[in-house]
Amino acid sequence: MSRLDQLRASPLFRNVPLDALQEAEKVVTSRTYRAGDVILEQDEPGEALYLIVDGVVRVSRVSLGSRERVLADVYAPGLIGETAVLSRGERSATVTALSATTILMLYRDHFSRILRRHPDVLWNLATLLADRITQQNDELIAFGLNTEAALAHVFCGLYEQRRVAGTLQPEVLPLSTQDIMQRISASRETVSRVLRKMDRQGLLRVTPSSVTLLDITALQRLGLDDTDSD
Ligand SMILES: Nc1ncnc2c1ncn2[C@@H]1O[C@@H]2COP(=O)(O)O[C@H]2[C@H]1O
Repeated sequence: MSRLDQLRASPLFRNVPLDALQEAEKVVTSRTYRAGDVILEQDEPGEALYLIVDGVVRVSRVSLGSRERVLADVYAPGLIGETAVLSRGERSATVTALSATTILMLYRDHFSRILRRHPDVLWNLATLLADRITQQNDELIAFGLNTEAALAHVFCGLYEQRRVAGTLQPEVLPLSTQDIMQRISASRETVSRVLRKMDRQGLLRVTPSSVTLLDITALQRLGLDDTDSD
């Protein structure tokens, strides 16, 4: 894919005039990472944002008590690194490549010039940030749900992301119990107990390194449940 096409596929540059794409094409640089590489490091200063052209990355954050929480997986053609660029601050989270990943890097000064000259790009950015807030609100609600509903909510969200990204077997989620604990506030015992229950009910099948969703409709219904029984 040409660099122009890579830019065109990014949600930041979707449906913008050709001159905006050409301006960006001149200033972006490409980088590749292997699975496991750290792309952005929490609390480091950030001068560029990254358009994910290929691959999938994990966003995580270490909070008080040094517990690591997974915030999101971002698939191509997603955007990362905009927060530090817009707030002139530090990286709000660590981003690690989950697969071989290619990004296009755009420095703050170039980005700022493009934003001022092309309101369509600014609009796309605003849309991306609004979508992020909606997603975070969903997650906030999910964390207030009982563990079963919270797990169903997380699993259905991951399934949907993988389906949209065209991943083979989107229903087979590569998650261990540890991975799941990093996504919801629950102990290992609670996660294991609830997973066993969901497995017995035929909703999903658990192995040490994966969760296969068997009844997505039932899981979606469960993910909307806000009763507080576990
Ligand atoms: N909840 C989230 N969902 C998706 N991406 C996020 C989330 N929180 C942080 N990020 C991304 O992770 C990046 C870390 O570096 P920045 O703070 O520059 O920009 C951040 C966002 O692009």
